[in-house]
Amino acid sequence: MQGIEQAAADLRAAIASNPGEHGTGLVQFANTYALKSSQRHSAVLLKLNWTKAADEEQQHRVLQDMLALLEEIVADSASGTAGGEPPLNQLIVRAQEHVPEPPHDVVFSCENLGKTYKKSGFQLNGVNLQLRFGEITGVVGENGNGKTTLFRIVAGELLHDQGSIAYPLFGQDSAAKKGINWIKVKEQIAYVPQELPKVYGKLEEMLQYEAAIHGIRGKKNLREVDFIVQRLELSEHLEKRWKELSGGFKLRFALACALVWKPKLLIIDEPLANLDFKAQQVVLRDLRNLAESLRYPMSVLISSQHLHEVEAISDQIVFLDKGKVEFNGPKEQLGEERRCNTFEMLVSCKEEELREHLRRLAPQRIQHSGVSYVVTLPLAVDGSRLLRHLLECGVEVEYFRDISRSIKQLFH
Ligand SMILES: Nc1ncnc2c1ncn2[C@@H]1O[C@H](COP(=O)(O)OP(=O)(O)OP(=O)(O)O)[C@@H](O)[C@H]1O
Repeated sequence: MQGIEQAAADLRAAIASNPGEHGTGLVQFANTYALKSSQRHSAVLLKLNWTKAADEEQQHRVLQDMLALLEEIVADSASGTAGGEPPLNQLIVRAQEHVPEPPHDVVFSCENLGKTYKKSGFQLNGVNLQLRFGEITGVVGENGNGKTTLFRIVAGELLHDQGSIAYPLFGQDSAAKKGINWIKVKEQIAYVPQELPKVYGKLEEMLQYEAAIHGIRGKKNLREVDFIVQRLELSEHLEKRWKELSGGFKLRFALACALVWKPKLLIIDEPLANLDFKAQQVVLRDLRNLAESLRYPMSVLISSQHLHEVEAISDQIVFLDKGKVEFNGPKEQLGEERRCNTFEMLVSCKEEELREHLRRLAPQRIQHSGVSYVVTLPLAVDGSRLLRHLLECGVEVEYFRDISRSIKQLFH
């Protein structure tokens, strides 16, 4: 035996001896061999169901379902390999059919995009941007610098008054004679604004409705809703009304509504503000997985004041300052052409002492931000040299970070 059969035999034995331990194994098995995305979703659900099973009877049922799913995947794979093609390859080939190749992977693009609010005089200016499948674009900037304005234009909620925008994937271009067919565009875009709109009625019904109006009906509707509910840990809140949810759960619910129908572009404005640390990690990880999903790739446009977190998940960064794009490019390009190094640190000594200690390194700037210091030094002074120097001066360093190539440096 080899390939799927061997893997299935190993997993059967492992699940039978210790099902709780092997939920992850089932998920991996499904990810590798399942030809249907619903089977991969079911594996995740079963793993979660096991952890939630209240007694032996429920555990027994989950165990039976796990083994049944395993057999179903094996059977599907056997019938799908009649042509002799290995299942994983077949899966990849099928998935690739859903993934457009460049240049058809551009969901949104704009050139010299601008918008002026007559009332306040604020101008968003000269934005050039491309949003692609599988990519996360993080937009950062201080309050009032135009992030929401940009997001509302991309989402079709606000009209631009300068430059051009296009949605190449949906065949829509503002420069074309007919202009943009917003119905075609909006049915593919999910916009989760900063101020979440109130939801009426029971949350579960709302999720089913969201999926249904996007063409997901019948059993698939229930399965997709169940999957997203489990994924975002909403099951305990399904009977609740909107006003009974905390801020964090309101956001999770809005995200579930957006993700349940698998949009091509997810625009999400300040999602992390109301989430606790654990929920932030779940949301960020989910966004990364969803963007990269082979079967349903997605482009994500996200804004946040949580700079480390946005930086960690984004492929592309846009930094807006007073409505102008001050940086726009892959995050690896951040700080590439810098002429100095910038460090953030928390030290034991007073500001005057620190200035004295650093004098020999010819600092260009030493700034106290209230909590920590931001120190700018010549390019020749890297992190290890600075740390060595501080140590030699007897300075205790409580926190240290080289932000020369981080978004954070853009804010100083
Ligand atoms: N409808 C409007 N009419 C007039 N001015 C507006 C309007 N909407 C926003 N502005 C102004 O445009 C500027 C940019 O606002 P925007 O909401 O795009 O910024 P932001 O970067 O998203 O801010 P925040 O981080 O606080 O959400 C602000 O000065 C705001 O007061």
